[in-house]
Amino acid sequence: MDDGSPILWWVRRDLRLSDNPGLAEAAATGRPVIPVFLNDEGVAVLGAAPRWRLGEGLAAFARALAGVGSRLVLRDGPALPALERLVAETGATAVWWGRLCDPVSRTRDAEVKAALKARGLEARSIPGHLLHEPWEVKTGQGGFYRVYTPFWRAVAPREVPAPVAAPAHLRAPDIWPDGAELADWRLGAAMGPGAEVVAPHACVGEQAAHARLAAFVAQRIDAYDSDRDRPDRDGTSGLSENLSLGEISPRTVWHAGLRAREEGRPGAETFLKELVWREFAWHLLYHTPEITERNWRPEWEGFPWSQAEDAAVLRWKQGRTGIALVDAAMREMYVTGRMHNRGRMIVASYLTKHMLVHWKVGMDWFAECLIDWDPASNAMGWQWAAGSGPDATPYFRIFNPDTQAEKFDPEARYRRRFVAELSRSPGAEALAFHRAAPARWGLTPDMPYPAPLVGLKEGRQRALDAYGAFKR
Ligand SMILES: Cc1cc2nc3c(=O)[nH]c(=O)nc-3n(C[C@H](O)[C@H](O)[C@H](O)COP(=O)(O)OP(=O)(O)OC[C@H]3O[C@@H](n4cnc5c(N)ncnc54)[C@H](O)[C@@H]3O)c2cc1C
Repeated sequence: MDDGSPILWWVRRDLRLSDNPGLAEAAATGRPVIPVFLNDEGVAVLGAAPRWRLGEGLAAFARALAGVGSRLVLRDGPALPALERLVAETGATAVWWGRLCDPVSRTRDAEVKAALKARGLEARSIPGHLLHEPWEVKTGQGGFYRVYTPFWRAVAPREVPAPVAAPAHLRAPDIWPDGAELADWRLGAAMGPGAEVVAPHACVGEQAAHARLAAFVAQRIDAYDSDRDRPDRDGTSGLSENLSLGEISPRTVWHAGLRAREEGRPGAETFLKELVWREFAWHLLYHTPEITERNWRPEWEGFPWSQAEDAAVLRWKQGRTGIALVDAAMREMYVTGRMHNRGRMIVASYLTKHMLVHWKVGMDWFAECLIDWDPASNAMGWQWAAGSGPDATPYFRIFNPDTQAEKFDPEARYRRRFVAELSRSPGAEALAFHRAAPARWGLTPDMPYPAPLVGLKEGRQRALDAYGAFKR
Protein backbone atom coordinates (compact mmCIF):
# COMPACT_ATOMS: atom_id res chain seq x y z
CA MET A 1 0.00 0.00 0.00
CA ASP A 2 1.77 3.16 -1.13
CA ASP A 3 -0.32 6.03 0.08
CA GLY A 4 2.66 8.14 1.07
CA SER A 5 2.01 7.44 4.74
CA PRO A 6 5.05 6.91 6.96
CA ILE A 7 6.61 3.57 7.75
CA LEU A 8 7.64 3.08 11.34
CA TRP A 9 11.01 1.33 11.30
CA TRP A 10 11.28 -0.35 14.69
CA VAL A 11 15.01 -0.48 15.44
CA ARG A 12 16.17 -3.32 17.65
CA ARG A 13 19.43 -5.22 17.25
CA ASP A 14 20.20 -3.72 13.87
CA LEU A 15 21.99 -0.47 14.59
CA ARG A 16 23.25 -0.05 11.04
CA LEU A 17 22.43 1.56 7.74
CA SER A 18 24.30 -0.81 5.43
CA ASP A 19 22.97 -4.27 4.68
CA ASN A 20 19.85 -3.61 6.68
CA PRO A 21 17.38 -5.18 4.25
CA GLY A 22 14.20 -3.92 5.87
CA LEU A 23 15.48 -0.38 6.22
CA ALA A 24 16.72 -0.41 2.61
CA GLU A 25 13.31 -1.61 1.44
CA ALA A 26 11.55 1.04 3.49
CA ALA A 27 13.83 3.73 2.02
CA ALA A 28 13.20 2.45 -1.50
CA THR A 29 9.44 2.97 -1.16
CA GLY A 30 10.05 6.70 -1.15
CA ARG A 31 7.70 7.02 1.81
CA PRO A 32 8.71 8.80 5.00
CA VAL A 33 10.56 6.47 7.35
CA ILE A 34 10.46 7.00 11.11
CA PRO A 35 13.15 5.01 12.91
CA VAL A 36 12.13 4.34 16.50
CA PHE A 37 13.86 2.56 19.35
CA LEU A 38 11.85 1.46 22.37
CA ASN A 39 13.06 1.15 25.93
CA ASP A 40 10.87 -1.91 26.30
CA GLU A 41 10.72 -5.43 27.69
CA GLY A 42 13.74 -6.39 25.53
CA VAL A 43 15.86 -3.69 27.18
CA ALA A 44 14.52 -4.51 30.64
CA VAL A 45 16.13 -7.96 30.56
CA LEU A 46 19.61 -6.66 29.73
CA GLY A 47 22.43 -6.90 32.25
CA ALA A 48 24.56 -3.90 33.24
CA ALA A 49 27.27 -4.13 30.56
CA PRO A 50 25.11 -4.95 27.52
CA ARG A 51 22.70 -2.20 28.55
CA TRP A 52 25.53 0.33 28.76
CA ARG A 53 26.87 -0.87 25.40
CA LEU A 54 23.39 -0.51 23.91
CA GLY A 55 23.34 3.13 24.98
CA GLU A 56 26.66 3.75 23.25
CA GLY A 57 25.42 1.98 20.13
CA LEU A 58 22.18 3.98 20.06
CA ALA A 59 24.07 7.26 20.26
CA ALA A 60 26.27 6.23 17.34
CA PHE A 61 23.30 5.05 15.30
CA ALA A 62 21.42 8.29 15.93
CA ARG A 63 24.42 10.16 14.49
CA ALA A 64 24.50 7.85 11.47
CA LEU A 65 20.79 8.43 10.87
CA ALA A 66 21.31 12.19 11.04
CA GLY A 67 23.83 11.76 8.24
CA VAL A 68 21.08 10.48 5.92
CA GLY A 69 18.59 13.16 6.87
CA SER A 70 16.79 11.12 9.50
CA ARG A 71 16.51 10.75 13.27
CA LEU A 72 16.24 8.08 15.90
CA VAL A 73 13.04 8.57 17.87
CA LEU A 74 13.30 7.15 21.39
CA ARG A 75 10.20 6.06 23.24
CA ASP A 76 9.45 4.18 26.44
CA GLY A 77 7.85 0.76 26.21
CA PRO A 78 6.24 -1.70 26.58
CA ALA A 79 6.41 -2.21 22.85
CA LEU A 80 2.79 -2.60 21.80
CA PRO A 81 1.23 0.48 23.41
CA ALA A 82 4.31 2.54 22.45
CA LEU A 83 3.98 1.55 18.80
CA GLU A 84 0.22 2.08 18.85
CA ARG A 85 0.71 5.60 20.20
CA LEU A 86 3.26 6.35 17.50
CA VAL A 87 0.95 5.04 14.80
CA ALA A 88 -1.82 7.30 16.08
CA GLU A 89 0.48 10.33 16.26
CA THR A 90 2.19 9.93 12.89
CA GLY A 91 -0.47 8.38 10.67
CA ALA A 92 1.88 5.50 9.89
CA THR A 93 0.20 2.57 8.20
CA ALA A 94 3.13 0.17 8.38
CA VAL A 95 5.42 -1.03 11.16
CA TRP A 96 8.47 -2.99 10.01
CA TRP A 97 11.32 -4.48 11.96
CA GLY A 98 14.32 -6.80 11.74
CA ARG A 99 13.45 -10.27 12.98
CA LEU A 100 14.95 -11.69 16.18
CA CYS A 101 14.62 -15.29 17.30
CA ASP A 102 15.31 -15.21 21.04
CA PRO A 103 12.40 -16.19 23.29
CA VAL A 104 11.83 -12.69 24.74
CA SER A 105 11.66 -11.10 21.29
CA ARG A 106 9.54 -13.87 19.82
CA THR A 107 6.90 -13.56 22.53
CA ARG A 108 6.83 -9.77 22.31
CA ASP A 109 6.91 -9.63 18.52
CA ALA A 110 4.15 -12.20 18.02
CA GLU A 111 1.88 -10.19 20.27
CA VAL A 112 2.78 -6.91 18.54
CA LYS A 113 2.33 -8.34 15.06
CA ALA A 114 -1.07 -9.86 15.81
CA ALA A 115 -2.35 -6.69 17.48
CA LEU A 116 -1.14 -4.34 14.73
CA LYS A 117 -2.52 -6.56 12.00
CA ALA A 118 -5.85 -6.72 13.80
CA ARG A 119 -5.93 -2.91 13.49
CA GLY A 120 -5.42 -3.16 9.75
CA LEU A 121 -1.77 -2.09 9.82
CA GLU A 122 0.99 -3.67 7.83
CA ALA A 123 3.21 -5.41 10.43
CA ARG A 124 6.28 -7.10 8.98
CA SER A 125 9.35 -8.75 10.38
CA ILE A 126 12.27 -8.91 7.97
CA PRO A 127 15.39 -11.13 8.20
CA GLY A 128 18.85 -9.65 8.73
CA HIS A 129 20.24 -10.76 12.09
CA LEU A 130 21.38 -14.14 10.74
CA LEU A 131 22.77 -15.59 7.53
CA HIS A 132 19.81 -17.94 7.25
CA GLU A 133 16.58 -18.06 9.17
CA PRO A 134 16.68 -21.00 11.61
CA TRP A 135 13.89 -22.92 9.88
CA GLU A 136 15.53 -22.66 6.47
CA VAL A 137 18.41 -25.01 7.32
CA LYS A 138 16.98 -28.51 7.62
CA THR A 139 18.42 -31.99 8.04
CA GLY A 140 17.71 -34.65 5.41
CA GLN A 141 14.72 -35.72 7.54
CA GLY A 142 13.40 -32.17 7.67
CA GLY A 143 14.37 -31.58 11.31
CA PHE A 144 16.88 -29.22 12.90
CA TYR A 145 20.58 -29.79 13.53
CA ARG A 146 21.87 -30.79 16.93
CA VAL A 147 25.50 -31.24 15.95
CA TYR A 148 27.72 -28.49 14.61
CA THR A 149 29.74 -30.28 11.89
CA PRO A 150 26.77 -31.43 9.79
CA PHE A 151 25.24 -27.99 10.36
CA TRP A 152 28.39 -26.40 8.93
CA ARG A 153 28.28 -28.78 5.96
CA ALA A 154 24.68 -27.80 5.32
CA VAL A 155 25.33 -24.07 5.66
CA ALA A 156 28.68 -23.76 3.87
CA PRO A 157 27.36 -24.23 0.31
CA ARG A 158 24.19 -22.21 0.82
CA GLU A 159 24.07 -18.98 -1.06
CA VAL A 160 24.14 -15.86 1.08
CA PRO A 161 22.80 -12.79 -0.73
CA ALA A 162 25.30 -9.99 -1.20
CA PRO A 163 24.96 -7.17 1.33
CA VAL A 164 22.70 -4.31 0.30
CA ALA A 165 24.00 -0.76 0.27
CA ALA A 166 23.12 1.81 2.90
CA PRO A 167 20.33 4.17 1.84
CA ALA A 168 21.81 7.51 0.80
CA HIS A 169 18.80 9.30 2.21
CA LEU A 170 15.77 8.51 4.34
CA ARG A 171 12.72 10.63 3.68
CA ALA A 172 11.69 12.45 6.82
CA PRO A 173 8.05 12.78 7.93
CA ASP A 174 6.46 16.24 7.73
CA ILE A 175 6.53 16.41 11.50
CA TRP A 176 8.81 14.32 13.67
CA PRO A 177 7.15 12.75 16.70
CA ASP A 178 8.74 13.80 19.97
CA GLY A 179 10.98 11.38 21.79
CA ALA A 180 12.81 10.68 25.02
CA GLU A 181 16.39 11.82 25.63
CA LEU A 182 18.88 8.95 25.56
CA ALA A 183 20.70 10.37 28.60
CA ASP A 184 17.47 10.21 30.62
CA TRP A 185 17.31 6.46 30.16
CA ARG A 186 20.58 6.14 32.10
CA LEU A 187 21.41 2.91 30.32
CA GLY A 188 24.92 3.01 31.79
CA ALA A 189 23.83 3.54 35.39
CA ALA A 190 24.36 -0.02 36.58
CA MET A 191 27.91 -0.07 35.20
CA GLY A 192 28.95 2.73 37.55
CA PRO A 193 32.60 3.79 37.23
CA GLY A 194 33.29 0.54 35.33
CA ALA A 195 31.88 2.20 32.20
CA GLU A 196 34.87 4.54 32.03
CA VAL A 197 37.27 1.61 32.23
CA VAL A 198 35.51 -0.40 29.54
CA ALA A 199 34.79 2.51 27.16
CA PRO A 200 38.27 2.72 25.55
CA HIS A 201 38.07 -1.00 24.75
CA ALA A 202 34.68 -0.82 23.06
CA CYS A 203 34.50 -0.37 19.33
CA VAL A 204 31.18 1.36 18.90
CA GLY A 205 29.07 1.88 15.80
CA GLU A 206 28.80 0.78 12.23
CA GLN A 207 31.84 2.63 10.91
CA ALA A 208 34.05 1.24 13.66
CA ALA A 209 32.73 -2.26 13.01
CA HIS A 210 33.55 -2.04 9.30
CA ALA A 211 37.01 -0.70 10.09
CA ARG A 212 37.51 -3.55 12.53
CA LEU A 213 36.54 -6.13 9.92
CA ALA A 214 38.83 -4.56 7.33
CA ALA A 215 41.77 -4.48 9.76
CA PHE A 216 41.19 -8.09 10.75
CA VAL A 217 41.14 -9.27 7.13
CA ALA A 218 44.18 -7.16 6.24
CA GLN A 219 46.34 -8.02 9.25
CA ARG A 220 45.19 -11.01 11.26
CA ILE A 221 43.19 -13.49 9.21
CA ASP A 222 46.29 -15.29 7.87
CA ALA A 223 47.36 -16.33 11.36
CA TYR A 224 43.80 -16.82 12.64
CA ASP A 225 44.06 -20.62 12.69
CA SER A 226 46.62 -20.57 15.47
CA ASP A 227 46.28 -17.10 16.99
CA ARG A 228 42.56 -17.34 17.68
CA ASP A 229 43.36 -19.75 20.52
CA ARG A 230 45.88 -17.43 22.15
CA PRO A 231 44.46 -15.03 24.73
CA ASP A 232 47.91 -13.42 24.89
CA ARG A 233 47.59 -12.29 21.26
CA ASP A 234 45.21 -10.02 19.44
CA GLY A 235 44.32 -12.74 16.97
CA THR A 236 40.54 -12.58 16.51
CA SER A 237 38.18 -10.12 14.86
CA GLY A 238 36.51 -8.74 17.99
CA LEU A 239 33.30 -8.47 15.96
CA SER A 240 31.00 -10.24 18.44
CA GLU A 241 30.35 -6.91 20.14
CA ASN A 242 29.15 -5.42 16.85
CA LEU A 243 27.28 -8.48 15.61
CA SER A 244 25.38 -8.61 18.87
CA LEU A 245 23.87 -5.14 18.31
CA GLY A 246 23.74 -5.50 14.56
CA GLU A 247 26.28 -2.72 13.95
CA ILE A 248 27.52 -4.95 11.17
CA SER A 249 25.54 -7.65 9.41
CA PRO A 250 26.58 -11.30 9.43
CA ARG A 251 26.26 -11.25 5.63
CA THR A 252 28.88 -8.51 5.40
CA VAL A 253 31.23 -10.52 7.59
CA TRP A 254 30.49 -13.74 5.69
CA HIS A 255 31.22 -12.18 2.32
CA ALA A 256 34.48 -10.68 3.62
CA GLY A 257 35.46 -14.17 4.81
CA LEU A 258 34.45 -15.70 1.47
CA ARG A 259 36.54 -13.18 -0.46
CA ALA A 260 39.52 -13.90 1.76
CA ARG A 261 39.05 -17.63 1.18
CA GLU A 262 38.90 -17.10 -2.56
CA GLU A 263 42.17 -15.19 -2.31
CA GLY A 264 43.67 -18.23 -0.61
CA ARG A 265 44.12 -16.55 2.78
CA PRO A 266 44.94 -19.36 5.23
CA GLY A 267 42.66 -18.54 8.19
CA ALA A 268 39.60 -17.60 6.15
CA GLU A 269 37.89 -21.00 6.23
CA THR A 270 38.25 -21.24 10.02
CA PHE A 271 36.89 -17.72 10.37
CA LEU A 272 33.81 -18.66 8.33
CA LYS A 273 33.38 -21.73 10.51
CA GLU A 274 33.47 -19.60 13.65
CA LEU A 275 30.84 -17.30 12.23
CA VAL A 276 28.72 -20.37 11.62
CA TRP A 277 29.01 -21.26 15.33
CA ARG A 278 27.03 -18.08 15.96
CA GLU A 279 24.52 -19.21 13.38
CA PHE A 280 24.34 -22.67 15.00
CA ALA A 281 23.70 -21.07 18.40
CA TRP A 282 20.70 -19.18 16.99
CA HIS A 283 19.50 -22.29 15.18
CA LEU A 284 19.50 -24.12 18.52
CA LEU A 285 17.94 -21.23 20.42
CA TYR A 286 15.11 -21.06 17.91
CA HIS A 287 14.39 -24.78 17.89
CA THR A 288 15.04 -25.39 21.58
CA PRO A 289 14.39 -22.07 23.36
CA GLU A 290 14.61 -23.85 26.70
CA ILE A 291 18.40 -23.90 26.21
CA THR A 292 18.60 -20.67 28.24
CA GLU A 293 16.71 -22.17 31.15
CA ARG A 294 17.20 -25.92 31.39
CA ASN A 295 19.77 -28.54 30.58
CA TRP A 296 19.52 -29.18 26.86
CA ARG A 297 19.97 -32.87 27.63
CA PRO A 298 17.17 -33.60 30.12
CA GLU A 299 19.18 -36.42 31.70
CA TRP A 300 21.39 -33.71 33.24
CA GLU A 301 18.53 -32.30 35.31
CA GLY A 302 19.54 -34.35 38.35
CA PHE A 303 23.25 -33.44 38.28
CA PRO A 304 24.30 -32.16 41.73
CA TRP A 305 25.35 -28.68 40.67
CA SER A 306 25.02 -26.03 43.33
CA GLN A 307 22.99 -22.94 42.47
CA ALA A 308 23.81 -21.10 45.69
CA GLU A 309 25.32 -17.64 45.27
CA ASP A 310 27.79 -18.42 48.02
CA ALA A 311 31.27 -17.17 48.96
CA ALA A 312 32.96 -19.48 46.45
CA VAL A 313 30.87 -18.15 43.57
CA LEU A 314 31.66 -14.63 44.71
CA ARG A 315 35.38 -15.39 44.50
CA TRP A 316 34.93 -16.78 41.00
CA LYS A 317 33.07 -13.61 40.03
CA GLN A 318 35.75 -11.47 41.64
CA GLY A 319 38.54 -13.11 39.68
CA ARG A 320 40.05 -14.25 42.97
CA THR A 321 39.94 -18.03 42.68
CA GLY A 322 43.72 -18.20 43.06
CA ILE A 323 43.94 -19.93 39.66
CA ALA A 324 45.75 -17.31 37.62
CA LEU A 325 44.34 -18.09 34.18
CA VAL A 326 40.76 -18.19 35.49
CA ASP A 327 41.27 -14.92 37.32
CA ALA A 328 42.92 -13.24 34.34
CA ALA A 329 39.95 -14.12 32.15
CA MET A 330 37.38 -12.91 34.68
CA ARG A 331 39.28 -9.66 35.11
CA GLU A 332 39.63 -9.23 31.36
CA MET A 333 35.83 -9.20 31.31
CA TYR A 334 35.55 -6.34 33.81
CA VAL A 335 38.30 -4.28 32.22
CA THR A 336 37.39 -4.73 28.55
CA GLY A 337 33.76 -5.89 28.65
CA ARG A 338 34.83 -8.99 26.73
CA MET A 339 36.61 -12.24 27.38
CA HIS A 340 38.74 -14.28 25.02
CA ASN A 341 36.96 -17.42 23.84
CA ARG A 342 39.57 -19.64 25.45
CA GLY A 343 39.10 -17.75 28.69
CA ARG A 344 35.35 -18.30 28.47
CA MET A 345 35.83 -22.04 28.06
CA ILE A 346 38.29 -22.21 30.96
CA VAL A 347 36.30 -20.16 33.49
CA ALA A 348 33.15 -22.08 32.54
CA SER A 349 34.89 -25.42 32.98
CA TYR A 350 36.35 -24.35 36.34
CA LEU A 351 32.95 -23.18 37.61
CA THR A 352 30.89 -26.15 36.43
CA LYS A 353 33.48 -28.86 37.09
CA HIS A 354 36.11 -27.94 39.68
CA MET A 355 33.58 -25.90 41.65
CA LEU A 356 30.48 -28.00 40.81
CA VAL A 357 28.37 -24.90 40.28
CA HIS A 358 25.45 -24.82 37.86
CA TRP A 359 26.17 -23.37 34.40
CA LYS A 360 23.18 -21.05 34.80
CA VAL A 361 25.01 -19.15 37.54
CA GLY A 362 27.86 -18.49 35.12
CA MET A 363 25.60 -17.81 32.15
CA ASP A 364 23.63 -15.21 34.09
CA TRP A 365 26.83 -13.53 35.28
CA PHE A 366 28.18 -13.30 31.74
CA ALA A 367 24.85 -11.77 30.70
CA GLU A 368 25.48 -9.09 33.31
CA CYS A 369 29.08 -8.37 32.36
CA LEU A 370 29.70 -8.90 28.62
CA ILE A 371 29.34 -6.06 26.16
CA ASP A 372 29.05 -8.71 23.41
CA TRP A 373 26.33 -10.59 25.28
CA ASP A 374 24.32 -12.72 22.91
CA PRO A 375 21.54 -14.90 24.33
CA ALA A 376 22.15 -17.74 21.88
CA SER A 377 25.96 -17.96 21.97
CA ASN A 378 26.05 -17.47 25.73
CA ALA A 379 23.58 -20.27 26.45
CA MET A 380 25.19 -22.62 23.94
CA GLY A 381 28.70 -21.79 25.22
CA TRP A 382 27.79 -22.50 28.82
CA GLN A 383 25.96 -25.73 28.08
CA TRP A 384 28.82 -26.77 25.81
CA ALA A 385 31.36 -26.22 28.58
CA ALA A 386 29.20 -27.89 31.23
CA GLY A 387 28.59 -30.99 29.11
CA SER A 388 24.80 -30.68 29.24
CA GLY A 389 24.34 -29.13 25.81
CA PRO A 390 24.05 -30.37 22.26
CA ASP A 391 27.36 -31.29 20.72
CA ALA A 392 28.95 -30.47 24.06
CA THR A 393 32.39 -31.33 25.35
CA PRO A 394 31.98 -34.45 27.53
CA TYR A 395 31.75 -33.69 31.25
CA PHE A 396 34.79 -35.82 32.01
CA ARG A 397 36.91 -33.61 29.71
CA ILE A 398 37.99 -31.14 32.33
CA PHE A 399 40.15 -28.22 31.28
CA ASN A 400 43.28 -27.97 33.35
CA PRO A 401 44.02 -24.23 33.56
CA ASP A 402 47.74 -24.90 34.18
CA THR A 403 48.10 -26.99 31.04
CA GLN A 404 46.00 -24.48 29.14
CA ALA A 405 48.27 -21.70 30.37
CA GLU A 406 51.40 -23.54 29.25
CA LYS A 407 49.93 -24.01 25.78
CA PHE A 408 48.10 -20.78 25.19
CA ASP A 409 49.77 -18.23 27.46
CA PRO A 410 53.29 -19.65 27.63
CA GLU A 411 54.99 -16.43 28.71
CA ALA A 412 52.20 -15.52 31.16
CA ARG A 413 51.61 -12.30 29.27
CA TYR A 414 47.83 -12.59 29.44
CA ARG A 415 47.86 -13.50 33.12
CA ARG A 416 50.15 -10.60 33.98
CA ARG A 417 48.19 -8.24 31.76
CA PHE A 418 45.10 -8.66 33.92
CA VAL A 419 46.21 -9.91 37.36
CA ALA A 420 48.08 -7.12 39.11
CA GLU A 421 49.21 -9.37 41.96
CA LEU A 422 51.33 -11.39 39.53
CA SER A 423 53.60 -8.50 38.52
CA ARG A 424 56.07 -6.34 40.36
CA SER A 425 55.01 -3.38 38.25
CA PRO A 426 51.50 -4.11 36.99
CA GLY A 427 50.29 -2.38 33.85
CA ALA A 428 47.37 -0.01 33.50
CA GLU A 429 44.87 -2.73 32.58
CA ALA A 430 45.71 -4.91 35.57
CA LEU A 431 45.32 -1.91 37.84
CA ALA A 432 42.11 -0.82 36.13
CA PHE A 433 40.43 -4.00 37.36
CA HIS A 434 39.95 -2.52 40.81
CA ARG A 435 38.11 0.46 39.33
CA ALA A 436 36.07 -1.72 36.99
CA ALA A 437 34.94 -4.32 39.53
CA PRO A 438 31.77 -3.56 41.51
CA ALA A 439 32.63 -1.17 44.36
CA ARG A 440 30.56 -3.27 46.79
CA TRP A 441 33.24 -5.95 46.59
CA GLY A 442 35.70 -3.62 48.28
CA LEU A 443 38.70 -4.99 46.38
CA THR A 444 41.94 -3.04 46.58
CA PRO A 445 45.25 -3.56 44.75
CA ASP A 446 47.13 -4.18 47.99
CA MET A 447 45.11 -7.31 48.85
CA PRO A 448 47.31 -10.42 48.66
CA TYR A 449 46.62 -12.88 45.89
CA PRO A 450 44.57 -15.75 47.36
CA ALA A 451 45.48 -19.43 47.57
CA PRO A 452 43.45 -21.62 45.18
CA LEU A 453 39.76 -21.79 46.02
CA VAL A 454 39.63 -25.35 44.71
CA GLY A 455 42.91 -27.01 43.83
CA LEU A 456 43.13 -28.32 40.31
CA LYS A 457 43.77 -31.94 41.20
CA GLU A 458 41.28 -32.05 44.03
CA GLY A 459 38.60 -30.24 41.99
CA ARG A 460 39.08 -32.53 39.03
CA GLN A 461 38.69 -35.61 41.21
CA ARG A 462 35.60 -34.19 42.91
CA ALA A 463 34.04 -33.48 39.52
CA LEU A 464 34.81 -36.95 38.24
CA ASP A 465 33.44 -38.53 41.42
CA ALA A 466 30.23 -36.52 41.15
CA TYR A 467 29.92 -37.52 37.52
CA GLY A 468 30.61 -41.20 38.31
CA ALA A 469 27.99 -41.24 41.07
CA PHE A 470 25.50 -39.43 38.83
CA LYS A 471 25.99 -41.90 35.96
CA ARG A 472 25.28 -44.80 38.31
C1 LIG B 1 30.84 -19.95 28.06
C2 LIG B 1 30.80 -19.15 26.76
C3 LIG B 1 29.99 -18.02 26.68
C4 LIG B 1 29.94 -17.27 25.49
N1 LIG B 1 29.13 -16.16 25.44
C5 LIG B 1 29.06 -15.43 24.29
C6 LIG B 1 28.23 -14.27 24.21
O1 LIG B 1 27.52 -13.89 25.14
N2 LIG B 1 28.26 -13.56 23.04
C7 LIG B 1 29.01 -13.96 21.96
O2 LIG B 1 28.98 -13.29 20.92
N3 LIG B 1 29.76 -15.06 22.01
C8 LIG B 1 29.83 -15.81 23.14
N4 LIG B 1 30.64 -16.91 23.19
C9 LIG B 1 31.34 -17.34 21.97
C10 LIG B 1 32.75 -16.75 21.76
O3 LIG B 1 33.50 -16.78 22.92
C11 LIG B 1 32.71 -15.32 21.22
O4 LIG B 1 31.80 -15.21 20.16
C12 LIG B 1 34.10 -14.87 20.74
O5 LIG B 1 35.02 -14.92 21.80
C13 LIG B 1 33.99 -13.49 20.18
O6 LIG B 1 35.24 -12.96 19.85
P1 LIG B 1 35.53 -12.47 18.37
O7 LIG B 1 34.41 -11.65 17.86
O8 LIG B 1 36.89 -11.88 18.38
O9 LIG B 1 35.51 -13.87 17.61
P2 LIG B 1 36.19 -14.35 16.26
O10 LIG B 1 37.13 -15.46 16.61
O11 LIG B 1 36.73 -13.24 15.47
O12 LIG B 1 34.98 -15.04 15.49
C14 LIG B 1 34.14 -14.33 14.57
C15 LIG B 1 32.71 -14.42 15.00
O13 LIG B 1 32.28 -15.78 15.02
C16 LIG B 1 31.36 -15.98 16.08
N5 LIG B 1 31.91 -16.96 17.03
C17 LIG B 1 33.21 -17.26 17.25
N6 LIG B 1 33.32 -18.25 18.16
C18 LIG B 1 32.06 -18.56 18.54
C19 LIG B 1 31.50 -19.51 19.45
N7 LIG B 1 32.26 -20.34 20.17
N8 LIG B 1 30.16 -19.54 19.60
C20 LIG B 1 29.36 -18.72 18.88
N9 LIG B 1 29.83 -17.83 17.98
C21 LIG B 1 31.15 -17.75 17.82
C22 LIG B 1 31.19 -14.65 16.78
O14 LIG B 1 30.07 -14.01 16.24
C23 LIG B 1 32.47 -13.93 16.42
O15 LIG B 1 32.35 -12.53 16.46
C24 LIG B 1 30.70 -17.68 24.38
C25 LIG B 1 31.52 -18.81 24.47
C26 LIG B 1 31.58 -19.53 25.66
C27 LIG B 1 32.46 -20.74 25.74
